[in-house]
Amino acid sequence: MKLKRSARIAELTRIFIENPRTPFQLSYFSEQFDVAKSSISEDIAILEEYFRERGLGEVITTAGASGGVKYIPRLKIEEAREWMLHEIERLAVPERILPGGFLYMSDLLGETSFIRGVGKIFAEAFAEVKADMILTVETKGIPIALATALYLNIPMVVVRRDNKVTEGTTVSVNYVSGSSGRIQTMSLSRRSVPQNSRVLILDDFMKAGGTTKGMINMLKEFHAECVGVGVLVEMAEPVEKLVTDYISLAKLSEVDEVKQTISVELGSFFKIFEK
Ligand SMILES: O=P(O)(O)OC[C@H]1C[C@H](OP(=O)(O)OP(=O)(O)O)[C@H](O)[C@@H]1O
Repeated sequence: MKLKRSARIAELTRIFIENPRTPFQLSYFSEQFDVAKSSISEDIAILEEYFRERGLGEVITTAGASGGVKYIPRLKIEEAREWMLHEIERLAVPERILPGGFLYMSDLLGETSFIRGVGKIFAEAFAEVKADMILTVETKGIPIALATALYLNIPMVVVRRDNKVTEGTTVSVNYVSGSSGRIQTMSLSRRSVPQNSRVLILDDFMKAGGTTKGMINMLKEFHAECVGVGVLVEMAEPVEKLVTDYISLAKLSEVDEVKQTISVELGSFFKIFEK
C-alpha cells in the first residue's frame, strides 16, 4: 500500500507498539509500503529519535538471520513511580482488608489498564535479564505474568496447584505457603521449561515467600535458572522471607482488621532509585 511519509510513520508506530521486541526486516516494510528501503530507514530514524526523546523506548537494529529492526519498550522510573503512587491510593483502602490481614486485589488484577501498567513496570525492571520465559503460579499471578510477557515478547508458563491430567507428565514440588501455613504441592508440565532456560518468576503477592521458593525449587528440577523474581505486593510481615532476592512494586506495611486501618507504600523496586 502506497502511503505518504506521515501515514507510513503512523503505521510503523502501530506495528512496533503492537509487536514489542519483535525484529522486522527493512525489506518487509519496503514491500508493505511499496517504497525504497532508504525511505523506510529515514522513517525509522524519525521514530527512533521521537521514542528516545520521549523516553518511550529504543528502536534498534540487530544484524544476523534473526536480526532486524525492533522496538524495545522502556519506561521512565519517575513515570512508573507516579503511576504506582496513584495505584497505591486505590489499594490502601480499608474496604480491601480481608480476614488474616490480606488484601482484596482481584478487581485490579482483572482491570486491563492496571495490569498493562504493572506489566510495563516489570518489563522495565527486568529489561536486561534476557529472560527466555516467565513463570507464575495459578491463579492471580497469571494476568501479571501475561502482561509482562507481552512487553518482553516471551512466553509465560503457569505452575498448577495440583496435578492436572491436561498437563501431561508433570514435576511436583512441595512447599509451605505462608498464606495458608500448610504444606502444599505445585506441579508443572515436564514439557514446559527446556533445560538451561532463563526464567523470570512473577506473582501477585508475597507473604512468607514460600510459594516463590517453591517455584525456584521447581526450576532446579528442570535445570533452569531463575534470573529474577518480582511480586506486585509484598507483606511487610514476616520480615524474614524464605526468598531474599526479589523486587516488589508495593509493600503492605500495616493492616489492622479491628481498627480498619491499612498502610501501603512503594515497594523495593522503587527504593533502588531513591536518592
Ligand atoms: O508468599 P506466600 O506466603 O507463599 O503467599 C503468597 C502466595 C499465596 C497467594 O496465592 P493464593 O491466594 O493462595 O492462590 P490464588 O493466586 O490462586 O488465589 C498469592 O497469590 C501467592 O501465590
